[in-house]
Amino acid sequence: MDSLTASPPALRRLKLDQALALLKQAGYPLPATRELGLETLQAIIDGLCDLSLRDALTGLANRRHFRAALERELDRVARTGESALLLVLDIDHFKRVNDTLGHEAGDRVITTVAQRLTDCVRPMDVVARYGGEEFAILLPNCQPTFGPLVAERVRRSVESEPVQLAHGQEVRVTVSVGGAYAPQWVRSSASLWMERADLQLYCAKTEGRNRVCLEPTPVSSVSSEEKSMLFGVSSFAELRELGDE
Ligand SMILES: Nc1nc2c(ncn2[C@@H]2O[C@H](COP(=O)(O)OP(=O)(O)OP(=O)(O)O)[C@@H](O)[C@H]2O)c(=O)[nH]1
Repeated sequence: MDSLTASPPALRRLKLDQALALLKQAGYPLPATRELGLETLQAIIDGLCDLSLRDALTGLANRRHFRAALERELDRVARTGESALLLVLDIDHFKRVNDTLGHEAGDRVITTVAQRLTDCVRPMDVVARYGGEEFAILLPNCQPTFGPLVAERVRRSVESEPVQLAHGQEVRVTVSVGGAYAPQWVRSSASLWMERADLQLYCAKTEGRNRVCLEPTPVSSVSSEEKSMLFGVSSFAELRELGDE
């Protein structure tokens, strides 16, 4: 008997009520009936799955969801050779917003930036809140000639208008953007791709903020780590040995 079936009925009912309350609060549609039929159970499972993939403040994809999308995209690019761009963004001097206007104003800035990012990309692109004031956007099928244009559009969408706060207050914010393309025809990892985009974000910050830094073209050179993923070996020596066989 597993732990769920072993629970007393009252406890099970309580957990179910908690799940229903959570979904209701998040605005998920649930069947009106309180009968625990298949339809109700499926709606609860679907709702909880969806909730587990979203960031609570903005409703964007959360880190877990985004990492899975990156892995899927890497796999697709390795097979098809299409190009895909990853952008990472960080709100500039965000600590000042919190310190001078308060945490609630900071939250308002985060949700407004999230909305602007969502509005300026295609529905097929994945926008995520990756950390506190850090966002990431996955742009599948994005040609290198368009990359700089898209990244600049994203940067401008945040800068374009002040964020409206409570009591008629407003604040202007900007973002720094770093970007890297997925390596084509190579099996890479989400961490390596993210690292390369982060490096570009670091450049954008150190070069003065409110700017875009992108790796110029998709990387065609293959790192030793990526080579080992491609061939399933851990060192060049091992790779050479394989070639000699
Ligand atoms: N209001 C609010 N603040 C958050 C949230 N998550 C993180 N923060 C704050 O975001 C701030 C991030 O500050 P820093 O990492 O110093 O960066 P910064 O001030 O944006 O400076 P640069 O990135 O160097 O331009 C910290 O003060 C965090 O407390 C959140 O969900 N809501």
